[in-house]
Amino acid sequence: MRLAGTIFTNVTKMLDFYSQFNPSPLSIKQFIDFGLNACERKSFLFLRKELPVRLANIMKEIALLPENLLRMPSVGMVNQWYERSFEEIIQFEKMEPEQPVLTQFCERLIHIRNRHADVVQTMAQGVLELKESHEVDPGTENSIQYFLDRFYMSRISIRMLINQHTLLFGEQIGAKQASVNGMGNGGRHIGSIDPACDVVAVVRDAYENARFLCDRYYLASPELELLQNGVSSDRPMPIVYVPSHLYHMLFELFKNAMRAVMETHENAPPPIQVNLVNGKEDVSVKMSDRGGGIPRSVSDLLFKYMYSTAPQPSKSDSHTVPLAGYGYGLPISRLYARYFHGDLVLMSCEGYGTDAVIYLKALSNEANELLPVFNRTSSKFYRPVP
Ligand SMILES: O=C(O)CCCOc1c(F)cc(-c2c(C(=O)NCc3ccc(C(=O)O)cc3)noc2-c2cc(Cl)c(O)cc2O)cc1F
Repeated sequence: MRLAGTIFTNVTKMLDFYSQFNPSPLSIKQFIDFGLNACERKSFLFLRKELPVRLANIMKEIALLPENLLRMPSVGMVNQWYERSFEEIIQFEKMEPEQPVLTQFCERLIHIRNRHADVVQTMAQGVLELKESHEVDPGTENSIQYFLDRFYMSRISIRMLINQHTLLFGEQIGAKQASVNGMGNGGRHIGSIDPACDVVAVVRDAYENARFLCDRYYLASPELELLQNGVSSDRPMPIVYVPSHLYHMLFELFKNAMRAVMETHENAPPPIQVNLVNGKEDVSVKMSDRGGGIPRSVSDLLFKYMYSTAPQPSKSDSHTVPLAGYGYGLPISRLYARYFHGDLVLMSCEGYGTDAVIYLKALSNEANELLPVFNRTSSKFYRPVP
């Protein structure tokens, strides 16, 4: 089959070509500055190179995965999605940056984003297939942890680029008008970034939604005590950030804190305290609960993909699904924090309670994307040089 052979070698050649470039990290400030007078042609010219570079870099790592994992059906499916998306984007390599190519590119990005919607669950299924079919030695577990952190960080970054382009230039109602005069959802969002994202509002939103699940499962829920610099306050705290990323982290932490508190208090659950501090370098969001805490040996496990991969509770009896249900909530929340050079740390005092701190960069020019780079160092991690 000459044709199939030809296509195969072409894609492999293109993968080798694009994977030799390092991904180019952008800062939140660069996203904002570009978005304020956004040019679809420039965005197209940047993305038709940068997206294949980021895809190729992580696809090279997928190829280096331990054989046992790579052979799992779900991992094969994810790999196929990446190959197909890579091929679809490199078709724009030589096209003129005019209409209708620009619109076709935007539509193709939306199609790709939809294709990859279930990558996290599908990879978790692949890890589960591996756990259930093979003995996993500590070395393999470390490789999988290393890979999945880089794989999900890469995915966060690719979806960020796609979201910025489709929100600024997509055909959504009012998107064009919004991007032209900076109107649209409160007149200030630049794509998925809110230059005046109110941390207080996102904390309350995440709390109310986690509380709804808590009330439904435990028929009660802890109150929220909101502090700023240690003093009770409702004053808005605007930062430049991606609200959906901040929400994802806070919702996960509230679910875990509520579960710990409700599991250890039949009645009169102690409140969950959130203390916001806007420093010169860091914005800190500390969530403190008195849910009994966990030993250090366990808190390390909570960030392990292999540990937190368990058969999903069946969706049917959704009311019996525990508040925190062995998703990848915590490790991926930490990736969101680290994506713009922040962090998410757990400090638990077994027998008392747990503090979880989200650190964000206070200055948008320091909030640079943290991107995995495929190179000799990373590939050695997978298969030590014989
Ligand atoms: O759904 C997910 O993705 C994550 C699912 C994750 O599910 C968990 C969960 F929500 C909460 C806890 C937990 C416990 C607990 O459970 N303490 C009782 C026990 C004491 C000892 C041991 C032991 O020795 O093994 C185990 C539990 N104490 O503090 C926390 C706690 C954990 C985090 Cl990450 C947080 O942000 C706030 C917290 O209060 C543990 C979870 F595991």
